[in-house]
Amino acid sequence: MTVVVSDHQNPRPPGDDAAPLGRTGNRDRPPGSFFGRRKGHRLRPHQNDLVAQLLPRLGFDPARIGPSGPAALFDPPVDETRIEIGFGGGEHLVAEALAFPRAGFIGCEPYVNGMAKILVQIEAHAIRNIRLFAGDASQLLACLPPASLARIDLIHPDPWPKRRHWKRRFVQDATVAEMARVLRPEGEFRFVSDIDDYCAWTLTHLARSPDFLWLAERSADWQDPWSGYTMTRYGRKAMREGRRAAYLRFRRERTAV
Ligand SMILES: C[S@@+](CC[C@H](N)C(=O)[O-])C[C@H]1O[C@@H](n2cnc3c(N)ncnc32)[C@H](O)[C@@H]1O
Repeated sequence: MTVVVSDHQNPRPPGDDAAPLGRTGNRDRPPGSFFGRRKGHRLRPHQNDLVAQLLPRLGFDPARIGPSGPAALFDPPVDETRIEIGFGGGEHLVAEALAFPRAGFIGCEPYVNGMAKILVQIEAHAIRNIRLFAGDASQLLACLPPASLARIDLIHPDPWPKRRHWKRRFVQDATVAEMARVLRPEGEFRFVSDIDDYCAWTLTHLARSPDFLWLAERSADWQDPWSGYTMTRYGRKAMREGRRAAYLRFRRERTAV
């Protein structure tokens, strides 16, 4: 793995129709951890239809999640709820939802074109166990009751390699504490990145949290994807460009919530 500074200037893979990031943050921005673009190229007519008709059925207002927790969003009922933060094209989220029909999945992605892509897949596979939030994951986490999630996946997050942008990274002490609050004991936070510096950053932040334990016992535990892992668009881009990703799993310890 190597740190590729150009990923910040052009954080989407070549061939992706999205424009590069342009926003640098300003005082009008609501507090949160999303600093990317919300829109890219124009949607195709069918994607527009799905955004207009299917997204309202699968979307929800996090502020209205009650004490019974996010599992109540799903019908048929689910045994546990997981979240994927920044699912991009949705490859991993769709594969997980199909592989684990008894689990409920919340996909969180503010980028409209990503939403449009996953809606096409949800319709094609008649998937019933995905709900979607088209906003900032930190806002979603803030609305969840304690110990209400079994797993949180953060796969190839925006790397923000420049020092002055590190505060934009999703992994911060505050978000680690928030993830600890909403994960049930023995729940997992899973992180994948091909950016060495972000992996080291994440290990440092999780190591100083009393709530998480890094599950690696040997190098294969972080150098290889876990069983059943579905490679994403950004993962494939990293492989093409010769960068090896790290696959980090952290268990929520049984400390006080
Ligand atoms: C580098 S892309 C990776 C996409 C996908 N996970 C993959 O591996 O192909 C990062 C994604 O995270 C999303 N993102 C960034 N900040 C976010 C936040 N605070 N909450 C939810 N999604 C976020 C971006 O919109 C973008 O689609």
